[in-house]
Amino acid sequence: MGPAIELKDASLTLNGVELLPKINAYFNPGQLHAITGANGSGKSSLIKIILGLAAHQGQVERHWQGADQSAQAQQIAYVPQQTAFEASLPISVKEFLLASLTRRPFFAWQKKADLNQVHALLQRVGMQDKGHLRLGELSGGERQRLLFAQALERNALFWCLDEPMTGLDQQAQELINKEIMGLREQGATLLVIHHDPDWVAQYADQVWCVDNGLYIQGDQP
Ligand SMILES: Nc1ncnc2c1ncn2[C@@H]1O[C@H](COP(=O)(O)OP(=O)(O)OP(=O)(O)O)[C@@H](O)[C@H]1O
Repeated sequence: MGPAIELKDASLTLNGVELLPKINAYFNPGQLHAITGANGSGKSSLIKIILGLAAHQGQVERHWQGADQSAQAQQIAYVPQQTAFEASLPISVKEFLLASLTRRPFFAWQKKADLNQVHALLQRVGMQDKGHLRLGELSGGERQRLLFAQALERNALFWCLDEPMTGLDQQAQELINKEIMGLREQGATLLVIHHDPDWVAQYADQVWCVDNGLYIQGDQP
């Protein structure tokens, strides 16, 4: 089972500007939490403070059950919104995933079993014929899918997805959606920033809204 996430007076101020006021919230473990809100309301910032990627005030706690500390570190997956790769990097999609999978340098010997696993990961996101492309040659939607594939490799039970469907075609959306549902069935805790109210209504266990604070949908003052 994934962790519960608890925020106690957690807030974020950057360059003297308060981006998130004090938030108190409890995200139940093993559920799909949709995070909604207007552009610029602070959804990505919320994810960043939960992941420890932005220096916040107050407390953010992850409550795992029955997992030791080192395992916990492996069990977090984050797919950020819009990532760019340096176009001149001489690294292919396959090499990128291999290095991530094996934790070995790009020039190291490649085992058949690892290559098979990379192929299987690419297949899960519909990119099995893109393994030879350089990272800089990928489209925005392909980059998004590659990062999702990289995150899948970790078998994480805590996932933060920042607009995972943005820029994806219908077929890719269906593949990613299937993976997200599979993760939920495995008991992962998922925080998913999403702008599509139909998707949120259909799939989310809990709907949160960032609007000068964090509220369960419908509870805003
Ligand atoms: N490093 C920073 N310094 C100052 N302001 C920032 C910084 N990073 C983000 N912001 C501001 O914080 C606000 C919240 O940004 P954030 O990316 O969290 O919003 P969001 O809800 O995820 O938006 P969107 O739906 O457009 O992705 C925005 O007004 C943004 O301009």
